[in-house]
Amino acid sequence: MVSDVHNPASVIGLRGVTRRFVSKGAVQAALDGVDLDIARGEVFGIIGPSGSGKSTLIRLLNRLETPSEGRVEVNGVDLSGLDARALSALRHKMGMIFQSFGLLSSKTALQNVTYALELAGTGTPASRRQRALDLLDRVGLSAHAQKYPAQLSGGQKQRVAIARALANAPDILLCDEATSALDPEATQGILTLVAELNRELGLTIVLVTHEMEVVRQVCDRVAVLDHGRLAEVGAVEQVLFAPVSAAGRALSKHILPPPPDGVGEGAVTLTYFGEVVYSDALSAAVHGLQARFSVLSGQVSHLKSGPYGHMIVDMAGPDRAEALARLRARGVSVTEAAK
Ligand SMILES: Nc1ncnc2c1ncn2[C@@H]1O[C@H](COP(=O)(O)OP(=O)(O)OP(=O)(O)O)[C@@H](O)[C@H]1O
Repeated sequence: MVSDVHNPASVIGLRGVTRRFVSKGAVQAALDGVDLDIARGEVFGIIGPSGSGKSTLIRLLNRLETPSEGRVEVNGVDLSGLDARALSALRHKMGMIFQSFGLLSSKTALQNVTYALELAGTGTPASRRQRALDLLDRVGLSAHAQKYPAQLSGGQKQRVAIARALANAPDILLCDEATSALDPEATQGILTLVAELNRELGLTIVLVTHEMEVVRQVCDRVAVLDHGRLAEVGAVEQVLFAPVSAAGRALSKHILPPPPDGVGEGAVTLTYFGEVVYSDALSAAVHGLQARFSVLSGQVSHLKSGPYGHMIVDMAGPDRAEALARLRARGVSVTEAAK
């Protein structure tokens, strides 16, 4: 079974966590022996297909769920030992946002945020109002403070939920499918905001998603869940470009280019990570060889850690295999069309 190495900078640790549920008389492990460390200040993705245990995992982090076996630690403290007061303090320091926003429909955006401060017993009515206005301003919603949730778009509602989650200055933000109900433009806005909050406030962000595209854009590391087990965990580029599990391969397929089948016999897809200058790499690969190339298409995208690109290239000539070997030696992944 995969296990994340213990990291002394860990702010969240799962130690042999199993969570079983009884459903229709049968016992099922939603999570099965998961070991994981999440470091302070990172954006950590949890990805996996439907039913793989993602929501159960994130809900264990603020004790909305409890493990059947093993333990969950936050800042080295085992959550199972917390009394009601300590648990409440922990939850104030851990903001959470959801797919369904969870706003109170009878309260305005401003009141939704001040309410979180009231519940925590923080400040005076005036100071709470000012903090809530500042937070709504930070998430780009100053003009909408007096609106009710029903008067806001999905992306705006999620921004209110983020302002509310930040009200008590948490160290950790938990995001459970926070963009799944949003259109692509609103998704983009929320992901940009999440990345800014991580950078500006040093927030540790744990983000559950079923979309590798979300992981690609904002995460530093990602854990892949498969039937409740940790299939693999690593830097996003590692899981994306060199997945070691079947579940990891299935997920990365969605954002990697398809093999160049049908494009032509000599066509290959080249994928690279980092600042490889393609024209240089290709020219160097064929230099002095009887091989020539023509670029059929190309695209550059970005991970949090840097750019990556892929292109479809027609490579021909007697030394074609040698030219492709040179590209591989430079760290370029080469996929040939199926014969
Ligand atoms: N309260 C519960 N009672 C019974 N079974 C549960 C409960 N919560 C989760 N499960 C089961 O545990 C498994 C994992 O569920 P979980 O919601 O954690 O998965 P998920 O990866 O978040 O799925 P999705 O992407 O569909 O939300 C599923 O088979 C689910 O039916």
